[in-house]
Amino acid sequence: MTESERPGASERSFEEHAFTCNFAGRQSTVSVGREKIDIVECADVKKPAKVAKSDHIILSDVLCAKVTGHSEVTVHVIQGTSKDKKLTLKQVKLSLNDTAQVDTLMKKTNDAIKAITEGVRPRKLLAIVNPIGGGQIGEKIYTTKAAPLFALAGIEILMKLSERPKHAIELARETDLKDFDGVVTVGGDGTFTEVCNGLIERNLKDGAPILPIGIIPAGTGNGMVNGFSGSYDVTAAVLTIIRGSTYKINALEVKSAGDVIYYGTMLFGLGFFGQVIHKAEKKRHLKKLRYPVTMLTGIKNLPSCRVELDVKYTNKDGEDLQPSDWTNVRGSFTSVSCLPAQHVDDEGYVTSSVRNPSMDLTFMPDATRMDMIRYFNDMRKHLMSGEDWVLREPMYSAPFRQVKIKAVDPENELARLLNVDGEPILLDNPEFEIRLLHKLLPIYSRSLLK
Ligand SMILES: Nc1ncnc2c1ncn2[C@@H]1O[C@H](COP(=O)(O)OP(=O)(O)OP(=O)(O)O)[C@@H](O)[C@H]1O
Repeated sequence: MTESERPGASERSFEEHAFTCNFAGRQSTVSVGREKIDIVECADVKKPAKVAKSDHIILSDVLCAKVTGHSEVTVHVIQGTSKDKKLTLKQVKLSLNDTAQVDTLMKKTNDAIKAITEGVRPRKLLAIVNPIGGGQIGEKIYTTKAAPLFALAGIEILMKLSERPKHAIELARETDLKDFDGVVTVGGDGTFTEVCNGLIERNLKDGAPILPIGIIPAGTGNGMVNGFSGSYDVTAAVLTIIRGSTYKINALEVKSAGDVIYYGTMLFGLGFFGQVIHKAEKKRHLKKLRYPVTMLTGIKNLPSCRVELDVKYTNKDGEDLQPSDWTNVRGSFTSVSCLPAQHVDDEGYVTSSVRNPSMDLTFMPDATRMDMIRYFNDMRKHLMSGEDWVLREPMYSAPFRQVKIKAVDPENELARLLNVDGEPILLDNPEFEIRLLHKLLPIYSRSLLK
């Protein structure tokens, strides 16, 4: 049996270097194992009874180790237990005796990180940056916050700027993604959806697997990112991507006259929500205020549209009802939508509805202003405190797989004005359908406990 075949041999080769170091003002020894870095306080000869303190750093949480001084190594550690909403980066400084030890410790640590994260963390990503989303700081967020973190993690990035509306679709569809592990968006929900559309189209065209998608928030609403990285924070989003775990989400396919119009992931709405997004698009100069302002004016002048729907409902797990029939619904609605909402699953995970197996179709039969105020207030309370959100009459919702919608009055633009993930879409055709594509898109994501 050779040395490397012997049980425990490779663990020993990792650990054979234990160095004396100064850690947090204490004389300690540091050694790099296969899964963790151990830091053990040296025994105090003057106080032999004192129990030596020991610490460890889990290597799968380490971004990298860098030499930061003549005799100092800084270990960059991702922090955040499953309970923390936000991942952060912490620096652990270890002072050693000489340069040679510093180099060895750095190399051992980085080799061990590479070995343990192989096949888990992305090594090469395409970053698609929207320079005009939100406060028009997408490029700055990428350059000053995201790129340095990716560089620290040793991830190679090809950055492409979105130069015009819908350009991100082309970039995601056309860029040669051989050897890439994922695609990240730096922008808002619109950019994310464009990239999803590009990757789905690529998949339909040549069967290429849909690469994992990451979201770095640089838009106005940034509705999606919270559901995946647990906050709206840029660093937390980048660290979530670097960690590499993914979760597959559903997509909504919007089709009209046999053609796919768009794929969405978090929101479909017509009536009120279509009108709001259409008006918000013309108020970009208001930046983050454009949504609240258009919502308020929308509530003041509530729309109404008459539509006929054929719905295929499911149970709450997204399974077809037996028998799986179409249910006809006809009426006058302020809105018909499929909205994101916080959700606590059976294991106590707080997730957004994008993680639900099913999507709920919400009907708002002609609502009053008071109905709408109550609706948004209940939504706010639910999002802030996790309180159960029960729709009040006249609104109601139910999980569905597919819905066919037809404007009763095709002249009324409102019944053809859609909001798909924050994108305003005006259909020519008064008939369209929405289909749920179950667990289609892998997203860089972390589990979030309540
Ligand atoms: N260079 C560009 N010039 C003009 N428009 C662009 C450019 N690049 C992308 N766009 C468009 O910008 C729009 C808004 O993008 P995005 O959704 O990322 O930001 P946002 O609307 O501010 O954020 P959110 O959707 O989260 O509210 C998209 O419709 C996209 O097509």
